[in-house]
Amino acid sequence: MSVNEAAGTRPRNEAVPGAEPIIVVDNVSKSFGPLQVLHGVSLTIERGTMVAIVGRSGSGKSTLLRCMNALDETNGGTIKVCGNAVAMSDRASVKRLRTDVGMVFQSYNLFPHLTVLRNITLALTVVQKKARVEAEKIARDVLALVGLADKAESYPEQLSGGQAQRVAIARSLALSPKVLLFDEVTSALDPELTGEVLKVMEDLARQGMTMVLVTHEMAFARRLADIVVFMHQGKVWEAGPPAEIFADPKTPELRQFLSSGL
Ligand SMILES: Nc1ncnc2c1ncn2[C@@H]1O[C@H](COP(=O)(O)OP(=O)(O)OP(=O)(O)O)[C@@H](O)[C@H]1O
Repeated sequence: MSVNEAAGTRPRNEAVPGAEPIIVVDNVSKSFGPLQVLHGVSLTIERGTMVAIVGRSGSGKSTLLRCMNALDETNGGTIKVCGNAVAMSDRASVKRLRTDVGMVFQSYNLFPHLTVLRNITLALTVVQKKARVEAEKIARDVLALVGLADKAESYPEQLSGGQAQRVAIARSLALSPKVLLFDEVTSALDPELTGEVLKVMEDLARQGMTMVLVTHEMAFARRLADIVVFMHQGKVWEAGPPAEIFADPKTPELRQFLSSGL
C-alpha cells in the first residue's frame, strides 16, 4: 500500500520536481507567559519531503511542531497547512487540520482496554463514520505496513515499546493524513527498539509521505531527511540538505551542536 501515491517511491535527499508547499510557517512567534520560545520562525515544507528539526533541548522544536498542529496557539505570524490557515480558535480550521495532519508523540497514547485493532478502528468508525468491516480492513492494511499484522488481537500491555509506537504510527496512517508529524517518537525507547520504529519511518519516507520530525536521531536525519532544520534559541538558525548542514555548518552554534554528539 502506498501512503502517498502522487509522490511515489524515490531516492531520499532528492528534490521533487514541481513540489508544492504543504506547510508554510511565516514569521511565527510563541510565548508561554513571559517566556518567548519562538522568535519569528519561517519555514516551508514541501509535499513528499522529510524534514528533520534538530537542536538543543529547549530550543523550541516541539513547540513549533505543536503550533503546526494547533496544539499550541501562536502569538504572531501565520501557519498554513494544505492551504488552510491554522487557528486554534477556529473550529472548522482545526477540524480540517485533524483530517490533513497525523501526529505521533513520544508516549503512544493507546487505549489499554482496547485491542490493537480497536485502537486503530476507533477513529475510523467514530470520527470518519466508516462501517466496521471497512475500518477493520484499513486497520489490518496499516498494521501490515508497520509489520504488525499478527498483533491485531493483542492488547497494548502485551506489546514492546517499539511495537506500541508502530501501532501509534499505524493508527495515524489509517486516517490517510497528507502529512505526519513525529515528536521525538523514539526518545522513550531502548536503543534496540528504536531501530524498528525508524525502519517504519524510513519505509514511509521512501513511499513519499510528507513527514516532519523533531528528533535527536542525528544519523537518521543525516541519512534520510531532505531538509534538516537546526533550531537555536527559538529561531531557525540554519536549514538545508543534510550534506550542507552536517558537512558544512555555517555558524559556530551548529558546529558546536554537532560536535557535542547530541
Ligand atoms: N506548556 C508550556 N508552558 C510553559 N513553558 C513551556 C511549555 N511548553 C514548552 N515550554 C518551554 O518552552 C521552551 C521550549 O520547549 P520545547 O519543548 O519546544 O523545546 P524542545 O526544543 O522541543 O526541547 P526538547 O528537545 O527537550 O524536547 C522550554 O523552555 C520549555 O520549558
